[in-house]
Amino acid sequence: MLTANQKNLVSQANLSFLDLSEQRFCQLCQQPDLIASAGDNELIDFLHIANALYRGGEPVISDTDYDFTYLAELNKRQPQHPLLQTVEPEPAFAGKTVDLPVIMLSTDKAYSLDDVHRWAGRIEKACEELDKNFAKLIFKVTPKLDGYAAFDDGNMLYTRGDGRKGTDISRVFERGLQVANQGQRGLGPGEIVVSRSYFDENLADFFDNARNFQASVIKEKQLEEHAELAIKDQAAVFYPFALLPCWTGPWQALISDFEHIIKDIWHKVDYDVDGVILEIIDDELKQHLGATRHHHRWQLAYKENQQTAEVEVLSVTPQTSRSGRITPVAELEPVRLSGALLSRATAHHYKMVLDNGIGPGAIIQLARSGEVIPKIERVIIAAQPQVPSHCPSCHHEPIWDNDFLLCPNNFECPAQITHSMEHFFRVLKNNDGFGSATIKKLYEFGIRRVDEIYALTNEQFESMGFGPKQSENLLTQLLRSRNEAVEDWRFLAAFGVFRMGLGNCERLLAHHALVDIFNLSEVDIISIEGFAEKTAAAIKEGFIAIKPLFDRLMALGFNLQASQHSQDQAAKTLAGKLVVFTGTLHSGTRDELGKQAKAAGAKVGSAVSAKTDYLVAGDNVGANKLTAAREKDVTIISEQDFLLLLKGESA
Ligand SMILES: NC(=O)c1ccc[n+]([C@@H]2O[C@H](COP(=O)([O-])OP(=O)(O)OC[C@H]3O[C@@H](n4cnc5c(N)ncnc54)[C@H](O)[C@@H]3O)[C@@H](O)[C@H]2O)c1
Ligand SMILES: [Zn+2]
Repeated sequence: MLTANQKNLVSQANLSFLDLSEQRFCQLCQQPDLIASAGDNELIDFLHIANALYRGGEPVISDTDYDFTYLAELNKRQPQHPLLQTVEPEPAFAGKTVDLPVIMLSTDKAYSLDDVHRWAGRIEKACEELDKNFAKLIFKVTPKLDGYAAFDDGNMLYTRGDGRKGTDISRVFERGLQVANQGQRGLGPGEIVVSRSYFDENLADFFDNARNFQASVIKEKQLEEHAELAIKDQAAVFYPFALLPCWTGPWQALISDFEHIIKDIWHKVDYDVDGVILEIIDDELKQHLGATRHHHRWQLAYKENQQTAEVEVLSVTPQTSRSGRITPVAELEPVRLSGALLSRATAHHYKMVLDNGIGPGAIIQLARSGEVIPKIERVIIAAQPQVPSHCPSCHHEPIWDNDFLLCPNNFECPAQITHSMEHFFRVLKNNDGFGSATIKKLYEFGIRRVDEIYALTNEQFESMGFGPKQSENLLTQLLRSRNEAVEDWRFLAAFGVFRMGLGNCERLLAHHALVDIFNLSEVDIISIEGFAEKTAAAIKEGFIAIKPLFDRLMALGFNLQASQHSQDQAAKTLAGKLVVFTGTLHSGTRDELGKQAKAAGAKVGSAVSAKTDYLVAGDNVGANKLTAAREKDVTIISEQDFLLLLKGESA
């Protein structure tokens, strides 16, 4: 059973044990294997509750179990679920909710050298796109602090919140928390951490774990006396990432001595560390690479591989995806790895199957990674490769597309058709009931397109063998999916155009209205940040292909919420300028003025650097700060001047 404090956290997070009783929650904690048989609602409730407890400083399951068993199960069932696609929300600690000065995201994770190579490959490609020399690019490696993420703008300290809005927890500095290494305020993102050795010696008797302690430092309630002492002893600090010990150097140097560098950085600090962070140092390239709603593409968390095992392959099953790609899935002699029973693993593609001899009798090395279905790391004993001679779904002869095997029968292949229909409802997210079983049944009765589903009547559903109650529910859900508001970019993503996932759709529709996308030229697409030249042609082609379905669905009247259009960047009054605010401001809070600056096209920095264009100085700004800014050739303007600039009048 949960403690009173834990129950409190659950109710504070506006969660309740509805679909999941407290008893069942505890049972699922203790027996991770049971999660595979839990219902979808149970699973999602379980994750929300585990997450709220973890973020509130009361984790009830290990991170490994959370990632590799519970979250992995969700990934298997609903890969588009927000818990996987966005930053996991934090519970609201008491305090004002404020916009974060910069977006704070989670990190993309790598568990093998292969993953790291793939990430570097994407960076190399981005270098090519910008005509930069990849060999000269500088990489940075820092320890990944396992504390409590926060952002210090020099004035306030904010929690990461949902990545865009956080809570003002400046109180922790008022309580005497120091910046690590006698550092200054205003160094941006970092983590509240506690010295591992200090924790073990002085705090372990009073707090269950370090996370529990960190949360107690942030909470509004009176500090516990041991926590107070830890802060005084500077064992608990705010550690800005900018001050972390780091390794820097080019890719070649990093990869040729990878293990050694990682190990060294991993153990450099006396704080809990759960990996290392790899990133690049090049603002232009970082900007070009951008971010998903979950992580920055220029950053990667490398974590140690979990347990590995050697297992025998029983057979290789082909699976055709929505896009026609045929994926090899190896059926394995069941094996237990990091607490879960595994019986399947994917190979990257059929070229790998062919080259490495993956087939019945092969012995492979399996490592459990963040994926639900683990990947084959290495083939130890090769066998006769098992490669299909036809698409498992439509029996059409497959074709090779580089390393991949493709079913080219896009318009008739049942797997592609059913997965596309499922994809539509899953991405739309404002409905239930159209999972794979329902869609399969609809397919059997001749349904091939989503608009045909919308045209079905109660009688038709029933004639297909759905019960009266289910038929009614499906109709209700169809209605709901049209009536409930849905962002236009999400609606577009539901069509599953190649390269048009949620992130790209959101980006595109920030610049163009939904109805205009079919008239966009490749040049129009490329001119938007984040779209590469090579993908533009495929995107345009994809749009042409969905146009008939798009028109049919639009005619049904979905409740679409149009994206806010950023006005033409160049026309904005502060386009491309980097602005920093300092001192006491009068026409609004720093936050509000920052927002106005951003709306006018500016970027808002937290500290003056050589790249800063304007330092907006309010009242009571120290002379040193102004001198430092002048030395960096930064234009210092008053708040009044800033307001004029906003309006487009020169200051
Ligand atoms: N045990 C549980 O019940 C439970 C529940 C939910 C989540 N979790 C754990 O939380 C993790 C996911 O949390 P997350 O979204 O914070 O992602 P994450 O663990 O990948 O961490 C991302 C964060 O790393 C931080 N970071 C630390 N050192 C850094 C450095 N040197 N440079 C840059 N950033 C650095 C940043 O603050 C960033 O926000 C999972 O690994 C999961 O195991 C556990
Ligand atoms: Zn097929």
